[in-house]
Amino acid sequence: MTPKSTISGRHGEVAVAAEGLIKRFKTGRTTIEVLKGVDFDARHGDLTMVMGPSGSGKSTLIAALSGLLRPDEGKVAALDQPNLWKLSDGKIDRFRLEHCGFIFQGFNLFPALTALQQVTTVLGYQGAEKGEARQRAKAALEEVGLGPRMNQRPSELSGGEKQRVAIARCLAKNPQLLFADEPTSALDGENGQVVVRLLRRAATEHGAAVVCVTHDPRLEAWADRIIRIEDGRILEDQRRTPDPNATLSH
Ligand SMILES: Nc1ncnc2c1ncn2[C@@H]1O[C@H](COP(=O)(O)OP(=O)(O)OP(=O)(O)O)[C@@H](O)[C@H]1O
Repeated sequence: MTPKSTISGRHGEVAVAAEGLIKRFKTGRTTIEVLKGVDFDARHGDLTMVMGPSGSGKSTLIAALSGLLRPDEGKVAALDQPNLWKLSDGKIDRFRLEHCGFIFQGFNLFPALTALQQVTTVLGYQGAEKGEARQRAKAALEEVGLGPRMNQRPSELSGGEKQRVAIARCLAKNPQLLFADEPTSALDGENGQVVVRLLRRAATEHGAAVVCVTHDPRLEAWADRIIRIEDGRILEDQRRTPDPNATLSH
């Protein structure tokens, strides 16, 4: 893995904070308000779970927090940016590339690239020199237990292995903000457990602020904080002590 960098020193500090987020979608003649004035923050070193029923606005919230989807109202302060959505589109893209990692249910891997190439390509976009990218990519793949599989393409990997490649790609960047949207929902219990443990480690060992959207109540055991959202509003914000020995049974 890359050196732990200064971010691990920031455990407990707020990494991203939103105020008064409102997001509406127009479909035909109707407008639905999906986020209804959401205040939210997530801290370095925390695994923050965002839970709530389908359609409650979870994915919309992380898209607005991470610079993927512009809210209609409200602001997002992220790392040293007091208002992310005041930046130009190019600067928001740059911010995401430099500081954010994403893990989605569908893995989002390039079909033609090996596991190693998936990771080096992203580091290359970030400006890493070839040899360094390779070395960081190998270390990240070893960290997720894929050292022996790094020359396989996605079609030759299981679902759990593909999600681990996606996590290695994300960890190699050493992102300060890590957003995961239903990262375990396509996986069986055993692979889901590997993935949630890696998210836990990204928070504890790398000091990332990990924000994980999930339906799955079994993941709560690993969380430092659970935020429940329903119908575009935060209903509950609970701090807890994670259980490092938790298991995901079927
Ligand atoms: N681009 C869009 N255009 C119109 N409506 C949208 C759009 N994106 C999301 N929605 C609607 O906004 C609501 C919230 O969607 P969102 O994906 O944030 O919910 P969620 O809590 O993540 O749901 P799930 O758990 O099912 O993924 C849903 O009713 C959805 O249909």
